Amino acid sequence: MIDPRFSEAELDQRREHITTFIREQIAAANADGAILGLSGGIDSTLTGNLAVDALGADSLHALVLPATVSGDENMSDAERVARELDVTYDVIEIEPLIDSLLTVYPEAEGDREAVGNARARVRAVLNYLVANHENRLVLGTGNRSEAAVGYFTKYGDGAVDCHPIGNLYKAQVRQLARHVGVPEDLASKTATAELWANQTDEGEMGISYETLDSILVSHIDGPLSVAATCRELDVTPETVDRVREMYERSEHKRRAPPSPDPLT
Ligand SMILES: Nc1ncnc2c1ncn2[C@@H]1O[C@H](COP(=O)(O)OP(=O)(O)OC[C@H]2O[C@@H]([n+]3cccc(C(=O)O)c3)[C@H](O)[C@@H]2O)[C@@H](O)[C@H]1O
Ligand SMILES: Nc1ncnc2c1ncn2[C@@H]1O[C@H](COP(=O)(O)OP(=O)(O)OP(=O)(O)O)[C@@H](O)[C@H]1O
Ligand SMILES: [Mg+2]
Repeated sequence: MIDPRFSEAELDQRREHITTFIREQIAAANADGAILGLSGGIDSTLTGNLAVDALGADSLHALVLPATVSGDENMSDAERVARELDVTYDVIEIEPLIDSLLTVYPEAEGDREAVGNARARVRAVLNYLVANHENRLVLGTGNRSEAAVGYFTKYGDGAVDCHPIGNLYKAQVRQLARHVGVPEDLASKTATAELWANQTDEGEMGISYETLDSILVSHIDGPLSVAATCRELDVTPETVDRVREMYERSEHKRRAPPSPDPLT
């Protein structure tokens, strides 16, 4: 089985590499620190830990942004993370902003995906409101597994200034989180976008992160053919093809919006 997990030596190297990256991004922008949305999930918890490592607690301002569909446990975990990191944080309810959107555009009422993505975009608006006001950069929390299949909202949680953990597969996120001392209940928590009630990443994508990571490592980002991937991982060609299709169809989310070629 192809395993994306880091060796013990690689964990320290990665931690150092990412904290240096965060410091360099903030310095290059002449920013006075960073903004981070905390959801109680492992991606933002790890990013918060690495940012405090890199910049110090005084340089991180966290936002906890509950919606009506947010689980109480996740929101209290988000606050717990902020308190344990000893960073300044605000809790701002976003549902009144969603209600305002639906007041001016009631046609979208009940459209679970459109309203769910609007929740991610409203959070981005708030992140940048604070980032502009305090001269900070917005830290992204996207990882390689989500990015590769487009499992994020374009200009929502994808609207950020840099992606510190953007090259880590989900299994590596959990591993590095444990390595930097994140409590096990957070490190092993089920991943959820919480854009609507009872949503889970694996349920919506229809594939486990374990299988997704393995196919990404071996086939999408690695050298193995479909046939070799199926042999190595004991998965069907249909599963590999589905991941490739998600990868190709989400290409537009990973690049800058195109313009027509210049006329010569
Ligand atoms: N080929 C193409 N070229 C250029 N643009 C293209 C395009 N196809 C669609 N588009 C544009 O992209 C839009 C669709 O993309 P988008 O708005 O992102 O929407 P979409 O990809 O449909 O939905 C976002 C997905 O990410 C998941 N998500 C979101 C946020 C957080 C997390 C999490 O894990 O926490 C997960 C969410 O549950 C959902 O499955 C279209 O409405 C269109 O405007
Ligand atoms: N309620 C929230 N308050 C503040 N930020 C949020 C909230 N929900 C989502 N976000 C932001 O959107 C990001 C994307 O969510 P995503 O679910 O992919 O990551 P996560 O919750 O940190 O980890 P996991 O994927 O394991 O649930 C979060 O990391 C966080 O920065
Ligand atoms: Mg989450």
